[in-house]
Amino acid sequence: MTDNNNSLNDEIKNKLEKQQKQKDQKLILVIMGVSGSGKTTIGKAIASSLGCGFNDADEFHSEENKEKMRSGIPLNDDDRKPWLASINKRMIEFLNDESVADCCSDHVFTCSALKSIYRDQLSNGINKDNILFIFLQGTKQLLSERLQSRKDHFFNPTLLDSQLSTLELPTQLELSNHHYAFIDISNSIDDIIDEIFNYLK
Ligand SMILES: Nc1ncnc2c1ncn2[C@@H]1O[C@H](COP(=O)(O)OP(=O)(O)O)[C@@H](O)[C@H]1O
Ligand SMILES: O=C(O)[C@H](O)[C@@H](O)[C@H](O)[C@H](O)COP(=O)(O)O
Repeated sequence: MTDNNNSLNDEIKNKLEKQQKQKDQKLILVIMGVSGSGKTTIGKAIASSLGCGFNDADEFHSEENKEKMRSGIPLNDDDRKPWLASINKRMIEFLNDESVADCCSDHVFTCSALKSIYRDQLSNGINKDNILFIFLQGTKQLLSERLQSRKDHFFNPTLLDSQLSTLELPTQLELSNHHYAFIDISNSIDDIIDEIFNYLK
């Protein structure tokens, strides 16, 4: 093989190694939990502090899904499948985006991710170390108070019971397959942000 070919191969090899290294250093933070747990509030604050990208799962809902929830009708697995697939697509776009500067090697997503199968759908095709699920947990009473206090949102607070009954805590198998942080939402927003940053250290 000529010297030119060797140097070209080395150049390609170095570029691919750099791309993979960049990809390995990227972290997707998924702020998860039932409606009213604080995903949007905390997610925006974390993204702002990290100076990174942010996508709220609500951006990916169809109008039909939003209308169902506005009417107090719970979503089902079929309703959520295309929603979760579109979020997963955006996640993979972020991981493959070489233009993302080193300073923005993180990206925050919110998504209720209520069931184990939803978390698998979200993380489909993504390396375990490139994603951290931050699970916002609170009592039914506190969640209800938060939903009642929230204005200008399509989500009907009467759906809280269906959210809680659909919610599946991570199993031992899941805890070995994905990275999780568990956050008590009764703390202040600032304290929750500090706690999440402690996980990221
Ligand atoms: N830690 C917190 N302390 C007090 N209020 C909070 C906290 N987190 C969220 N909230 C409030 O609770 C309501 C629900 O928060 P939101 O971010 O919309 O939740 P989600 O996106 O999970 O549905 C909002 O009115 C928000 O301002
Ligand atoms: O059924 C679900 O999986 C969730 O309800 C999810 O669809 C989300 O929670 C709603 O879009 C409301 O958005 P918030 O979670 O921001 O209230």
